[in-house]
Amino acid sequence: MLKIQNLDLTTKEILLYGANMTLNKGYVYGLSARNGSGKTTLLRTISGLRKELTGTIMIKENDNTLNLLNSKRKLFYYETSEWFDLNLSGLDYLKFIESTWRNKPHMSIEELISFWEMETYIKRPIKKYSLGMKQKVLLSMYAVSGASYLLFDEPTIGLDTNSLRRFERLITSLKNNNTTILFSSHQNDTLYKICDFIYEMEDKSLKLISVTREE
Ligand SMILES: Nc1ncnc2c1ncn2[C@@H]1O[C@H](COP(=O)(O)OP(=O)(O)OP(=O)(O)O)[C@@H](O)[C@H]1O
Repeated sequence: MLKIQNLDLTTKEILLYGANMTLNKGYVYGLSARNGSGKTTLLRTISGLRKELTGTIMIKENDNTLNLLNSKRKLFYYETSEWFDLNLSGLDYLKFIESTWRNKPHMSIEELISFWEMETYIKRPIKKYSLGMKQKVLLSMYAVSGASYLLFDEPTIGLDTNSLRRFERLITSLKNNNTTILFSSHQNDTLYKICDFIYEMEDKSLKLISVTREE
């Protein structure tokens, strides 16, 4: 599990105060809040891209407590397709992630190219991609990383209805692989139907809500 205890999140203002979060293996969590509440800042903090002075973030596995900074291959976070170098291809990125994270991929590069129908463009430079094409590469990187903890920031940006359904299938298959998933999205997003739990950021704290589905 990934555990956050007593975390303060501060930018120019206090976004969270003494917040706690527990992400258990094999569950999908949504992170819901209004614009500017601190969702991206929280994801950056969990992934070690920024530091907070107060609070702890750790992974607990088999009674061992691991420091996240020393177990980076267990977690994957790639915030936005705006981070891409436009002169590289989607395939360059998928191969790079595969060789850097060195876990057993949740899906192979070949499977993902076929899953997202990326055959015609995956070897072309990213500057020639549409927003949706870039997003499919980004989502594929998560599956190639083979990481146990996947943090997504607004993962459905640029996806059309068909691709959205495929994304839901991908999340279900990652979850069935015992992966822990946390993704931010705006309030009332229909995607929340695939979450088991939702963390709401409100009044500087995180509130856990269990999702009940109609059978
Ligand atoms: N590097 C930074 N320096 C100063 N303030 C920042 C920085 N990054 C974010 N902030 C501030 O922190 C607050 C939270 O921003 P953040 O991007 O985390 O919110 P968000 O919930 O992800 O927003 P959105 O839903 O619009 O994507 C905002 O007030 C923002 O201005």
